[in-house]
Amino acid sequence: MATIAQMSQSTSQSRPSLAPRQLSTTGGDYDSANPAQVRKYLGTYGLQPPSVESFEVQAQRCLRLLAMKPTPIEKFQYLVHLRATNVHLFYRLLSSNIKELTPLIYTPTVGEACVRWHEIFTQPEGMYLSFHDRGNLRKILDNWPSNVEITVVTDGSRILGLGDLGVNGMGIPVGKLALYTACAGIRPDATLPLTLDLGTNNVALREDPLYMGSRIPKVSVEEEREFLDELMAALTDKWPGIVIQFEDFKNPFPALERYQNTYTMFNDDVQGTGAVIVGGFINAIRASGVPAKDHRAIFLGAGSAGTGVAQQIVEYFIKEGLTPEEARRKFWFVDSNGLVTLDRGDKLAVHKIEFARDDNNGRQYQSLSRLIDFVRPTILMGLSTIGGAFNKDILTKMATLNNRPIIFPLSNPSSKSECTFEEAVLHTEGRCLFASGSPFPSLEYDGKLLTPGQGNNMYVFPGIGLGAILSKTVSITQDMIYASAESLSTSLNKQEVADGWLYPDIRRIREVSVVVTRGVIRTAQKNGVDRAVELRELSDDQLDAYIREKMYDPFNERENVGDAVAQLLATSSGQSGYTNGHSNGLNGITEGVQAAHL
Ligand SMILES: NC(=O)c1ccc[n+]([C@@H]2O[C@H](COP(=O)([O-])OP(=O)(O)OC[C@H]3O[C@@H](n4cnc5c(N)ncnc54)[C@H](O)[C@@H]3O)[C@@H](O)[C@H]2O)c1
Ligand SMILES: O=C(O)C[C@H](O)C(=O)O
Ligand SMILES: [Mg+2]
Repeated sequence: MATIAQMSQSTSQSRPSLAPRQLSTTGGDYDSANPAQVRKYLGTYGLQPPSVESFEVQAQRCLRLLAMKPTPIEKFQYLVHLRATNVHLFYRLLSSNIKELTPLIYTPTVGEACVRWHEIFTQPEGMYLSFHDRGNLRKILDNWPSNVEITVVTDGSRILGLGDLGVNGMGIPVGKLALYTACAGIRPDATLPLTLDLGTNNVALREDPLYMGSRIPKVSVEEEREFLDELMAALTDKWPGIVIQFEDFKNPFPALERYQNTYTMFNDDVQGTGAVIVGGFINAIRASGVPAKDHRAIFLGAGSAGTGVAQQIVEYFIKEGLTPEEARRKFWFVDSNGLVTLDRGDKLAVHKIEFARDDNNGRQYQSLSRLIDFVRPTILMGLSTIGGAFNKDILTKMATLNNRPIIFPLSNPSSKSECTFEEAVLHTEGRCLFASGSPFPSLEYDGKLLTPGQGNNMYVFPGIGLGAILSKTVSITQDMIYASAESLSTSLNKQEVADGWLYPDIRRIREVSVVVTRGVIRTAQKNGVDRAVELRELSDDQLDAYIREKMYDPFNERENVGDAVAQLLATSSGQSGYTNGHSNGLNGITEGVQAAHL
């Protein structure tokens, strides 16, 4: 181990293996919490104000700066800057203020950020692979400066409910991976935000001089498939065992079918959405007082999210004793052409056929209101991208038909939500069981504080990803996805259950992610797809402890100062890290030690 004296003479040439280029997943040398020894070791001594700050002080400054930014997008930009300049402080701040900051780094603000990405861009935060790069993808991956365990990849063709945004879609992989880190403790430098530049059919963007992607129409389905084949092979060759999450593809089904048994991959819009909605749905069914077999669901929107959700609710209904046929017949899907029926006269996409109705007596329902009269649903799900589609008339009908109507307006961002929480509460006299995709504030109704559920994938994908990484799973099975839903439904504490919540408090997300991760690992073991077979021997408590130990903790960050300094600091401070009530444990090092080696 190096001596203190040796370390104090360190120059930037002797720094540990830092990334060759600073990216928002790796930067953090100028953390004002770094004590003098660390600054000397990093070669940053004298290059920043001398004060060694506690997290409380750092957070105070950050939150003040944030408050000074008048609009969500400016707050978003400030947080981008913070992540790029001090990644660990960014995650300390995010994990301590998860409820308040998530809407700024993720939905809804990330939606606006993607729409305006080409205008607000200041620095790259991930990797871009273009159609003209095909044949060279593997080589280009070598440019990425760190070792990757998980990537989120999009082609930007369906960003939230905002349509085709081409490479502007990069905000989504960046935002989702920030949540992987904040919610499940996947190390920031082990994440790769990846955007495929395969052209865009968004003509306005293509013609905008500031647009930063290729100015070509979206490549054909066959061309994209070939590109993805090369990409999947390249990613797994470069980083064996990498977990690949597909996100916001306009038509995700072919890739999911093609790769799910060969690679460690999943599609969050189909599978993560299905899981998170089932997780809250199980609790909503219980709270509704109506047995599973008596429910009927209308889904507005029959795309990847809608059918993904229905497929997993089918699994739940089957577990509740229904036959597969009975379970499928609980759903009435509406898309842009009206009720999805077998006799509608158009060619139905494969994913819609299993839910297409044949009991519509030749009637083609175009209006949601009329369909509600016909079906008398207990459940209304919105995955249509049509903001405001659940209007007063619709919500009132649901309240007339049901004591506890289940209303899930899930389209993102908030502007696309089929209704707001306030509308749902007002028009159902406060009786609805509610969850939305984007967050809405709590409100008081009839003297009671009502809190909306947020049925957002962020409750499950971090645990699915961490479970896949830790179990070193060969593939991500449907059982593992379903396990994430079941685990989520059991993760509410007594108070949350007593308050009638459908989802746990987002502020407990790291603990929830431990439960989800355990469920995913155990199911990988049952399915025999795990390669970390030693984890099979652990009891549940031991496994939880193992998961927690593996989670990156931004309050206890050591890696970027090198093992030698970390050990030295641990022994001289007598403390294990930045924890200790979130104050900077490194402050305990004596001034004498610092002074002696200036
Ligand atoms: N948990 C979540 O928060 C979550 C997860 C995934 C997706 N989503 C949201 O769900 C929405 C849909 O995502 P997707 O992947 O299914 O998109 P998609 O493009 O695959 O599907 C959209 C569906 O809406 C239908 N639709 C469009 N206009 C309609 C209209 N006027 N009336 C009825 N139906 C109409 C389309 O026909 C299509 O079936 C997006 O807004 C997305 O942000 C939310
Ligand atoms: O990104 C989200 O907030 C959820 C989901 O993946 C979506 O596409 O809307
Ligand atoms: Mg998505």
